[in-house]
Amino acid sequence: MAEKYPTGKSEENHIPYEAVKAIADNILSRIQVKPVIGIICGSGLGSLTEAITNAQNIEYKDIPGFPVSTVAGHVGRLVVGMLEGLPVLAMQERFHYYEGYSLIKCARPVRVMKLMGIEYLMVTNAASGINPAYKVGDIMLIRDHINFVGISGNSPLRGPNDERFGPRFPPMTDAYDPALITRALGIAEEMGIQDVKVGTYCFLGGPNQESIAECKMLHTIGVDAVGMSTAHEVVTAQHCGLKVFAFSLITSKASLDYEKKEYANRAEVVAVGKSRESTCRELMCRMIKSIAAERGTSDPSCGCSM
Ligand SMILES: O=P(O)(O)O[C@H]1O[C@H](CO)[C@@H](O)[C@H]1O
Ligand code: HPA
Repeated sequence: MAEKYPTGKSEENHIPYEAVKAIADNILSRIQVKPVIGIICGSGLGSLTEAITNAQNIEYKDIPGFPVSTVAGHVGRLVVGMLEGLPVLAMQERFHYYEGYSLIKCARPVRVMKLMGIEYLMVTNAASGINPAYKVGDIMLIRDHINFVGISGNSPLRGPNDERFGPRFPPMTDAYDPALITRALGIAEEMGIQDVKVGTYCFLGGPNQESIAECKMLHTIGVDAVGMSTAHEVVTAQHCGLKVFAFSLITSKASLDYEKKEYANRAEVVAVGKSRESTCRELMCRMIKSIAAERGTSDPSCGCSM
């Protein structure tokens, strides 16, 4: 008899619609609001969750079927509540391929969000600037990605396709919603953010940092910033019809010169995240406020600008 799931039946490789629905229902049964916006907080960017009011925290380890964070210093919880007049669910923080999970499992929370009724996915990450014009501390709105891990066939959509999530061959044109990018540019200008960038993010598997030769290649192929996340989440979101907005905080500059002896380090990522957290938080809050206004659900009593 033909194998029904040629990728294997392990939950690393396949999770049926009904199992995703069970996770979504479990979370919904424990929270007081029905989130419209899902947020994935990047490394060092979890302080956004402090702006969420009436917050309920649910640890990943207490959600049956959810992965758990393994990166030292990562918090690993959902924060659900109100932000700028809209019910939100924020992930503080995310799952990375290098932690040992399959991409299917890393991106599972996105499908859970979809089946909870979420419509927008807002994503942040820490990344290294490949574009020589980028500076540490810059914000790059993501226009597109190069999914290095996915190009060769390692996709979160690999395996049997369930049309209830989306089509077998989903397009990736405008996976990062162009109208939300335009809006973010306006908001960044209002906020006086200097020189906001719009660029291409590249997802590499990590956890090692890129070699100098790899950075040179990434520059040649048009990458602006590189990191170890995001693309698999956005592919999954686009497949199931979520609107996506994403930005990178540039926490280091890629080394392109052997003589400079630059060594990327995690402490730098965390320190830059800390120094830019209020700006990143305000940008995200203002984006959510603009979506609330569009939907006619603004609450003037809310506000998270610091
Ligand atoms: O993409 P996020 O989760 O922000 O994390 C980034 O920071 C870590 C490296 O310091 C890597 O995990 C990289 O992907
Ligand atoms: O230098 C980096 N490389 C890859 N991912 C990253 N995320 C933060 N900094 C980096």
